[in-house]
Amino acid sequence: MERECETETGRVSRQRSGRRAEEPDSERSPAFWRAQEMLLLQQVMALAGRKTDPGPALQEMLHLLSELLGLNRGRIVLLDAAGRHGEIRYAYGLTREEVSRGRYGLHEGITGRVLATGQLMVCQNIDRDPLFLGRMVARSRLPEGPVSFIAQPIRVAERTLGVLACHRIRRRPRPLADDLQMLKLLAAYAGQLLQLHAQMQARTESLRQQNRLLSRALASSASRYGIVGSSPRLLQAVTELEQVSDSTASVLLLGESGTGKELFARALHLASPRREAPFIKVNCAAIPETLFESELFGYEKGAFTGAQSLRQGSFEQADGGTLFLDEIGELPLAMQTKLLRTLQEGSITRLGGKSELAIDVRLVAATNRHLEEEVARGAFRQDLYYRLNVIPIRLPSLAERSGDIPALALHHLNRINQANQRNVHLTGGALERLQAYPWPGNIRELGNVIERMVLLTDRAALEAEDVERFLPGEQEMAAGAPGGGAAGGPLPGEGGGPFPGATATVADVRPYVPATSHSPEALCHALRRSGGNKTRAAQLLGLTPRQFSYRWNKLGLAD
Ligand SMILES: Nc1ncnc2c1ncn2[C@@H]1O[C@H](COP(=O)(O)OP(=O)(O)OP(=O)(O)O)[C@@H](O)[C@H]1O
Repeated sequence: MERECETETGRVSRQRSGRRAEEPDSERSPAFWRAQEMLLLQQVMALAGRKTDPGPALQEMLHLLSELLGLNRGRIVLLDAAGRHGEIRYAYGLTREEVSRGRYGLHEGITGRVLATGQLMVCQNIDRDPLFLGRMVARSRLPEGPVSFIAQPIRVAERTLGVLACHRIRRRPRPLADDLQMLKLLAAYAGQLLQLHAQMQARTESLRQQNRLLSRALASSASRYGIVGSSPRLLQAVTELEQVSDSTASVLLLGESGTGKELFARALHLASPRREAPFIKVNCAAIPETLFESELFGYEKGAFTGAQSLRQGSFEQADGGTLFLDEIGELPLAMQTKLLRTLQEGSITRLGGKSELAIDVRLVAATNRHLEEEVARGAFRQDLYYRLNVIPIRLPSLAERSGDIPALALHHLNRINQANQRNVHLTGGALERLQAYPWPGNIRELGNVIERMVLLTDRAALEAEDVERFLPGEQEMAAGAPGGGAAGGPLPGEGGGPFPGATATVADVRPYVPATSHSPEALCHALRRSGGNKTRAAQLLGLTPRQFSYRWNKLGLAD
């Protein structure tokens, strides 16, 4: 029976330190105990890192505590994830049945108290202490004399993970303080091992999840165009794109800013028989009104002062391919007339030129405005609208396809990690937080937030709290979303009001705004809020895109 052979150091310890075996326990010197302690530490440390599972090292630690120092029936009790119960996870010298009884609520018995308070407790005599439950091991299994019970908290970063506890024969020459010191040291070591293991598990789980999401995204047909996502609404838009890719009919891409209209325009080009020919993009919001004509149709040498050589316009450059007119709602009325004529006749005339040139261009236009409303107030030609709107494809906002947020977030994370030689991860909690956010700036905003997080963090894995710090506060959101609709108003084709922030641009009479009306900070802030989209930033400030660009360039702000 165990009680017969239980001494201050166990039987096996005497075999290990055989040279001292002839000495009775009571005469053992401090040097003997130092040697035992060193041996214990050496052996426990040697086990660290051999396996990813901390179990074997902790198990051996409890074994050596008993063998070398005589602290018997050691156990490690760990709190569950909710922090409400602890149960024995590792033990030495306890039967399976005893272990199964080792479950403690907070404040229950000595162990429960240590779990709740994170403070060491020493029960000098288990037979006299009313707090000692005696639930696990029958008294008859313990040594006859007074037995103590020590419960040392296992804490990491001010948090209690569990308890390292053991029995101790009370009357022995080795000072209690030495045993407490050793237990404190070993509890700290166990805490580090457990914490490291938990971090590794969380990281492995987040990698597994990323892998699953990326595999799923890759498997979707959209991925071949670099379009990430598998939500029904997105796949619907991709299907429509594929259905019309072979035709030459104009396509109008509708959707909020940052929903991927340009990406879709490129995908349409790649899916079409024109893929080997050029894809030319013109951002109508970025061209000064006076330069539109030469930009789109080109000019002959000598057409105007400064026209020192012939220049092809975007239509000519895109001949045989696709011309993408982004922000088509910004096209001045005079240019709308010229564009319509070009589309009807299939030819252009360069500025200063006399002959017409036949061109074969597939037109894809995009807007985040309600073009019908622009038509209704006379800002957009109806005939051009019909001509462009032959095939409308509506891109869902990110809020409408929040199920795609984790895959998109990881897609951007990979891209940004690679570009910056970083290896930052997003935990499941971080992905959930990203998914809960409404993303008024859609995928562009998501990409920007992830880029900021990756570049500014010094942590390997970002948690939900880290994400929180990079998301705009409620006030900021409300300020940027007139009508309170941060996630975006109804889309073109759905009826309802205009896009958030669009009210300023649809005002019939725009008040005069001096060129110095906005500070660099205000411009930068609006650009950040709009996820980097200048048109939307202009809308937020009540400026036209041209007014915004003018101020931006004038202040010498970098793109
Ligand atoms: N489905 C998607 N998968 C992966 N990346 C996407 C997706 N949609 C958009 N993006 C990315 O989001 C960013 C914004 O997309 P894009 O410029 O195509 O939006 P947009 O609707 O044209 O915006 P705007 O109206 O402001 O010009 C780009 O970096 C783009 O690559």
